[in-house]
Amino acid sequence: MNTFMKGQSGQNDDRRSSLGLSLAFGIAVLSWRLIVLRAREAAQKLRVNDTTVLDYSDDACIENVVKSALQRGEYVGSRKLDDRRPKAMDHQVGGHPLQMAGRCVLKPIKLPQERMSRPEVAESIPDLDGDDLDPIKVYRGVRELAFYETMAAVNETDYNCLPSLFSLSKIPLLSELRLHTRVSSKGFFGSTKLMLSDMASIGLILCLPKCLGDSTVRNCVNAYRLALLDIEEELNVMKQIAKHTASYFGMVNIDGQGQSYHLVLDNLTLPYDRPNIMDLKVGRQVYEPAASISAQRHKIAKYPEQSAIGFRIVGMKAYSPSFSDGHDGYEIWGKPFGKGLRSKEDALGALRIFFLASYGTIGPHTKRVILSVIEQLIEIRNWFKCNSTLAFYASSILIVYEGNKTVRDKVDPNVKMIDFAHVCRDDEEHSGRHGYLYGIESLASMLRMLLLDANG
Ligand SMILES: Nc1ncnc2c1ncn2[C@@H]1O[C@H](COP(=O)(O)OP(=O)(O)OP(=O)(O)O)[C@@H](O)[C@H]1O
Ligand SMILES: O=P(O)(O)O[C@@H]1[C@H](O)[C@H](O)[C@@H](OP(=O)(O)O)[C@H](OP(=O)(O)O)[C@H]1O
Repeated sequence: MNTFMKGQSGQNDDRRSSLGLSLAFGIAVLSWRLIVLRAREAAQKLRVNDTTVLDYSDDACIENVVKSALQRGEYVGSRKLDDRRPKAMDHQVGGHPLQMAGRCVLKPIKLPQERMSRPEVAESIPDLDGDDLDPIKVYRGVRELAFYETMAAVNETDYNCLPSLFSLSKIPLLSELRLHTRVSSKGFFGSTKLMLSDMASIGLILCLPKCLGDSTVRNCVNAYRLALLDIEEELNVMKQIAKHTASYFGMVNIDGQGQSYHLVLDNLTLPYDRPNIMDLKVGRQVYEPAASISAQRHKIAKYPEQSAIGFRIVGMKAYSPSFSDGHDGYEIWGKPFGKGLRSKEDALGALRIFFLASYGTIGPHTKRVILSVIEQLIEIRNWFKCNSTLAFYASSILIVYEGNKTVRDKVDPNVKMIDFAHVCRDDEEHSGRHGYLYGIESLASMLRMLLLDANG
């Protein structure tokens, strides 16, 4: 009896445990299916936007940029400004009027305020009409801001570990996603459509199905990883550019009313007693690929020679006590002068005027100045060669050197990139990158010709 009962209860136990097992198996299969479904859903959301540096349809991204620039301006920018009211910039050769305060220049920034939810930002909505409805114009300010903020952020973030962490085979996805969250948490690039707060949990969900070889998840994750690698490369390029631009100290609101936002930049003319300055718009094309056909025609018609010469002199000024009719001993060459240069020979002639204005001949000092400018252009060119994604349209090179020949210990010439309102991600087809390189090389080779002329 006992044996019989034992046998029966044993069978019951077996049945129960096999039922339990089947149930557990069923639950496991169902959970697995759910996990895979959820993982596929999450994996398909992994997108990298590669259209513009700042995706201007992304309000959250714009808000982040503005907030961060204002914070930086509060902590860093305002310390660089002194108590005096900003005044008109002394040495400006192109563009819209800038102001000067302390050691800095203040460049006005118009924000696309109608998209802003922050009240103090929303107050200064510009009147949108005509040209101002063109998104390229409406967002030019915030895109320049995004450029400087990205540059500042990558230089603050310790992301040198990226190459190993991003290694495609070995590293767990989770740390990769976390790292990316850290690098782009301010959203400057507008590069990921993923909600960053979801990153960590999504990383966990993706891990197992990916490791067990679900092809949908694996393909999406791999595509995302490759896109992140491109971004990593771009961030490296952004990190390096800092030494070729004026230092950036954030954005300030100089009248405190939410009406007057300005970028705070190092004033490049300040170290010189009498700065000689030239602003050149570099590249074969000055409009972004996304510009309307009529805008493209308008820009080309303004200076058709841009494509062949590779740059346009926007303006220049040089000091010589002999310019007695000039402003404080300065002679100034404005936009019409630059637009009147119709050939490479004309452009070379203008460069000769600029580099000879204060010293009269190409003597040892002028040679040193020209050589230093060429060297700095080559550095910019070398940096640019590492850049495979960003194109600079309508961006300028500013050249400054000492125009007072009586100054004893002359500060070295300075060559910096300025004006980043039209930086775009680029492809081979549009290839604004090649146009920019062409412009830099064209300028450097004309300067070499000046030196050869002087020697010959
Ligand atoms: N960091 C700087 N230090 C000294 N001068 C500067 C600096 N940045 C700009 N400038 C001066 O301001 C001028 C205009 O600068 P920038 O091109 O950035 O302004 P913009 O209004 O966007 O010009 P544009 O209308 O040509 O696009 C330059 O030609 C230069 O003379
Ligand atoms: O920086 P952005 O946004 O490109 O702004 C343009 C820039 O200031 C150009 O230098 C100017 O052309 P000029 O130098 O020839 O005056 C152009 O005028 P435009 O609108 O008349 O083309 C501006 O729109």
